[in-house]
Amino acid sequence: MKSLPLHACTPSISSAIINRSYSLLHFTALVALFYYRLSSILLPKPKPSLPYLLVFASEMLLSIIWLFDQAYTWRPVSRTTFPERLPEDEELPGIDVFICTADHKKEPPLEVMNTVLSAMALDYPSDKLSVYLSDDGGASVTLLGMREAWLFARSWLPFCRRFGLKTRCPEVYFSSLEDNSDGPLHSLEYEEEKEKIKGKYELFKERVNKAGENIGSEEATSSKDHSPVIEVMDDEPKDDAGIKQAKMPLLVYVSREKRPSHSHHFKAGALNVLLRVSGIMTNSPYILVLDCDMYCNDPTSARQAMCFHLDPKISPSLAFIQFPQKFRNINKNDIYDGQLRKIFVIRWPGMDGLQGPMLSGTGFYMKREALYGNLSQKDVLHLKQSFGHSNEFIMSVHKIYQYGAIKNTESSSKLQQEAQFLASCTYEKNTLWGEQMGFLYHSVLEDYFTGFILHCKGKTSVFCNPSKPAFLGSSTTNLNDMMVQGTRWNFGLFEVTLSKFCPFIYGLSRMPVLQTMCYGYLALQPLYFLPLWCLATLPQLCLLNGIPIYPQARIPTLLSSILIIHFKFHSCALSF
Ligand SMILES: O=c1ccn([C@@H]2O[C@H](COP(=O)(O)OP(=O)(O)O[C@H]3O[C@H](CO)[C@@H](O)[C@H](O)[C@H]3O)[C@@H](O)[C@H]2O)c(=O)[nH]1
Ligand SMILES: [Mn+2]
Repeated sequence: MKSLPLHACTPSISSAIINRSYSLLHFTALVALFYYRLSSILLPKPKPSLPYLLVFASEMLLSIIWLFDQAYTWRPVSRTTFPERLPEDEELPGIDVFICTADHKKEPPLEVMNTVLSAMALDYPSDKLSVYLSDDGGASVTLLGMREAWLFARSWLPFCRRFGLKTRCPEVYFSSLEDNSDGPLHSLEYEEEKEKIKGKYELFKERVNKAGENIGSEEATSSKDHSPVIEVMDDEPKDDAGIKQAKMPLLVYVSREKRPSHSHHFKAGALNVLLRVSGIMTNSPYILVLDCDMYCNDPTSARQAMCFHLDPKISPSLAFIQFPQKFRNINKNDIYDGQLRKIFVIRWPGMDGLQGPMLSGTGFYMKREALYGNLSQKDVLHLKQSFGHSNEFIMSVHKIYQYGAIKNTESSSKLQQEAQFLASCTYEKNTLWGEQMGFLYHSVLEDYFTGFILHCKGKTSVFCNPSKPAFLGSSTTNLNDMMVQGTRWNFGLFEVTLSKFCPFIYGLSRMPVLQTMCYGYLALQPLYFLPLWCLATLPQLCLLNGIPIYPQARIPTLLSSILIIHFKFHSCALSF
């Protein structure tokens, strides 16, 4: 019997028609503009002035960037999933959730623990789900917070499951209780339980906050210089009568070794440590990566992602499912577009119709195997050269096809030792970690670069954008943070553009043209400032000094009307 499809992909035909018509109109206007510029430059007299040439160069650069931008709008699609058609829970593959935190002062432990709890409460079989927190700051408050979170989860998870809660991030659930229609209304049992859990949450909050207050300032220095700490939260959960409580996902705290003499490669380095440590513990074939400020808002996201990963037609080449980044702290006017609307509303659905969206750092379900490269012809010696000298880890690499979590926690002291070895700062020496294996170190934008290389290898990705946001995070909301983030992002993009991995050269021979254009657009993004500076200053200066740089009567009537119609349309679109 032919089974029903797990997902559907619908091309957005009307959007494509509107986008292409607009591109054509804009293109015609550009042709008119360049006709005017070139014809006046080629005239023997008068000689074009320097401002004229600079404005022309700016327009050229902007037009080239615009041209690449059109690839995003060419073939947009939208996706629907049918999680109810997934196989039984016993047949579902395991998922390891990786959450990264780096600084307990900027990323409050209570918020981080809420993300951890929301991930533990995902609607997925608990023996197939494991949550790993990477703490790059090595802060004891975060470790204490994890222990508290584990204790609270023992009550929180059964409560979520029993009443089928839709909001499983405790802070959000309790703070929106007044207007919350979550849970079975008017059920006395539910109301009673809710009050009990609320009390436990208050206690949990108090303990985490208190742990934060007791931490001295000596931690600031130790965050850059400390030994690895790995702790599996696995005390035997028993209730008062000594009966085993509900099953819980595995919860692991990982703080990798950091030394000032060794570069730590930021988030990519932290994720690679998690890949290795989880490899010898649970080795799930799929991983979900989350920033510590991005909680799971919809518990069904794991099942939605599996609708793609478990489709035998697309799964062989499929590397990851990217969910959009959505934010809960956007202010009303959002003048800096902290929501990144253009990316998640226009660009990623557009790329989804090509080879798939770019990797966006958080909120993606990645196939572990995709990060290990092609292993088919590798013997143990080659595997050690690539992955380092941990036999346990090499064994896990062989086993990645095995579905389900291994929960390899029996000989805990040996496992602990091995995990510490894998999390040490010298482990990656003379290996291919960060170069070919795992998340790549070449750029500070590890997500963009890792996704780019995966696409260059012929892998695909899917953009899953359900109406209920799967994850919600915090965006930058002030100019200062925005500038710091923007500078880092542009620096990361330029690192790739100026290297041998430049999308125009490296990508063009390995990816379809439209996909290359999408990467090309971002590759040129750091150059945006040049034409913007020119166009923001030169025309005004020219106006004051009476130097003509814009069309006069000489331009043919047809072309001038195209230009006028286009720019009117364009300004309407902008104000819209
Ligand atoms: O040395 C580090 C630095 C950062 N992080 C974590 O990485 C995440 C993202 O870092 P953040 O400083 O919040 O950067 P953003 O610019 O907000 O992050 C965006 O851009 C990053 C690429 O630079 C992506 O990795 C992120 O997913 C994406 O949300 C956070 O959870 C950090 O805790 C680490 O674990 N170790
Ligand atoms: Mn962030």
